[in-house]
Parts: sequence; structure tokens; C-alpha cells
Amino acid sequence: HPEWQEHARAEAAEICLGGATLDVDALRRLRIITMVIQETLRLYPPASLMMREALTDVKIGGLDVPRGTIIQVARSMLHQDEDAWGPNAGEFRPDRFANGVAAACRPAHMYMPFGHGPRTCIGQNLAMVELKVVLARLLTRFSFAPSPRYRHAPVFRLTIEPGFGMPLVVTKL
Ligand code: HEM
Repeated sequence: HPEWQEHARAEAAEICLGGATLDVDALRRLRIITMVIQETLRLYPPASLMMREALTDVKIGGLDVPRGTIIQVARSMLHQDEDAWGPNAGEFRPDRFANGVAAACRPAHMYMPFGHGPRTCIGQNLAMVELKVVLARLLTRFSFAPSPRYRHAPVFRLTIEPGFGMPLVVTKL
């Protein structure tokens, strides 16, 4: 999606002007980069399975779930459900997050790359800061394109990964 790479680079260039420190205020202003990260974590949630054990007998909708059952939910199914996200759920459209997660899908907790509830990811803010800093710094120095050898084949190992690696053509700007 070279057009989004360009938008993200323009934003990074403006905010990192003259090697400016990426402090809290600067990170907050990286709106396009935040949307690009959110959309990437939607389509390819690295931690793809959510697992929960029923501690008591419980009824979920019309389903009787006995105590001790392990329930696994595939995050990518929640993240691509057209009822929640609309007919373009399968497309890479970072602008769906322009007005926040609550406006991007209904109900809002259908988006959960970092999990949900009391055991939600403790490192999510650190992860978002790292991703924003690394992307902003790299985008102002280099441009990226997939190598002709790249084959799009996401696979589930412990996390969702590119099945045959991620060879890139990196050009110094
Ligand atoms: C993009 C990066 C990351 C993703 C997608 C991610 C995703 C997740 C998910 C889905 C869970 C399970 C939440 C649940 O069951 O509801 C989790 C738990 C956890 N994550 Fe992350 N995580 C990321 C980065 C990090 C980082 C940077 C740290 C630490 C520095 C971290 C530490 C943890 C810990 C300790 C838990 C267990 C929390 C608990 O059970 O109470 N994660 N993460």
C-alpha cells in the first residue's frame, strides 16, 4: 500500500523535522502512523488466539458451556467480521480508525489485538510507543517495497507470521 506509506512518511517528516525528539506530544500527533499500525494489527493480529477456561457451567447465547471447557476464539475472525466492520472488512483501510476504535466497529470490543478484560496485554502502551518510534524514524530515512521474491502467505505458528519471510527492497532516501 505505497499510498499509505507516503502519507505516513509525510506525517513522520513533519513531526520529526530536524531530528526532533519524539516525546509524548509528538507521538500523540502521529495520527496516520497510529491508524496504519491499528489496521495492520486488525488484519494480522500477531497473538491470533484468545483462550479462556469456563470456571463454572455457563450459557453463551444458545450454547451450554460446561465448567472446565477451554474456549479458543480466533481474533482474525472477529477482526474481519463484516457485521461489525462493514463490507470492506477484508481491505487495508487505515482511515476506518480516523475517529477511534468505537467508530470503526460495533461493538467496539470486536477489536482486540491486545486482548480484552482483566488479563488484557500489560505491554500494549509500550508496544504502541515502540512501533510508532521505529516506524517514524525508519520512514524518514528509507522507503520500503516488497521484494519480487515475497509470497503473501500468512501462517499461524505461535504468532501470525509471513510463511516465507519478508524480503524487502529498502531504498535510502
Ligand atoms: C504488538 C505487540 C503485542 C501484542 C499484539 C500483544 C498481545 C497480547 C495479547 C493478545 C495478550 C493476551 C490478552 C488476553 O488474554 O486478553 C497479551 C498478554 C500479555 N502481554 Fe502482550 N502483546 C504485545 C506486546 C507486549 C509487550 C511489549 C509486553 C511487555 C513488555 C507484553 C506483555 C504481556 C503480558 C505480561 C501479558 C499477560 C497479561 C496477563 O495475563 O495478565 N506484551 N499480549
